[in-house]
Amino acid sequence: MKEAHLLCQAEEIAENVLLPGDPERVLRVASELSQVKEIAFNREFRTITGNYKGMPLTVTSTGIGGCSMGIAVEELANCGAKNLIRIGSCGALQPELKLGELIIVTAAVREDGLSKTYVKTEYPAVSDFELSNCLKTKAEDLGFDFSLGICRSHESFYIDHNQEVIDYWKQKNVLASDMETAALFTLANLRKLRAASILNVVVNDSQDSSAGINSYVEEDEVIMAGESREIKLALEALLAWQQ
Ligand SMILES: O=P(O)(O)O[C@H]1O[C@H](CO)[C@@H](O)[C@H]1O
Ligand SMILES: O=c1cc[nH]c(=O)[nH]1
Repeated sequence: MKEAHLLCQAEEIAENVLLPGDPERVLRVASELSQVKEIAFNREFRTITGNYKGMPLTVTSTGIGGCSMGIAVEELANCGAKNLIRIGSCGALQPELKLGELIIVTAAVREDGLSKTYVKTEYPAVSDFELSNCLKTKAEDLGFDFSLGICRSHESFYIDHNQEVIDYWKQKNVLASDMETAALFTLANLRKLRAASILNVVVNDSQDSSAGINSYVEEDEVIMAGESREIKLALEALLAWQQ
């Protein structure tokens, strides 16, 4: 039987999966793969399976927010996925983080809605140590600049007291904001999956979020270069992981 939202089944899904938010990003990963097959494209969930240098790989877009990420993780796990790497975008909270720079996320503040429906908020949203360490080593090998640290995953994109919330987490040395990493890490630990997250900075700390996201949609060169690096990093790290 096909999964209810992803419309995929076990034999179509590889153990290694990349998780961008945007369905368009799936196509940009596809251009790095051979033997690509589109498994399904239903709602925000576009899934392809292909091959990277001999390694079977699935890519599924998770849409926006923890709720949607939760559906993707549960259905991919039902189909046998084991190692999940989010290749996402984020807004920087710290001034030293420039557009197109990468963050390898070690842990996430659980301000998402999804994870609290599964487990008490005291439960940590942490990445898989070994998979994240593999990303770190590979980023060093590739000569990519990156930061390692905490992100904050929020629920609503638009809230009335956004600046106040941002200032609070900035002072706590949180590096950036996204909307899915906390849900991914929490659920992966509950389901005994390995998960990691790479975030490309698309909004800097002094910029209006909507303006930064518009530049991404318009394929600003610096931001797209960051996206290419996060895709390459995830692919090469999974390959090293397999060997
Ligand atoms: O570009 P993606 O991976 O979707 O990530 C970020 O972009 C969206 C908000 O614009 C949220 O999903 C956020 O987490
Ligand atoms: O604040 C922000 C900026 C970019 N992307 C997010 O998810 N949040």
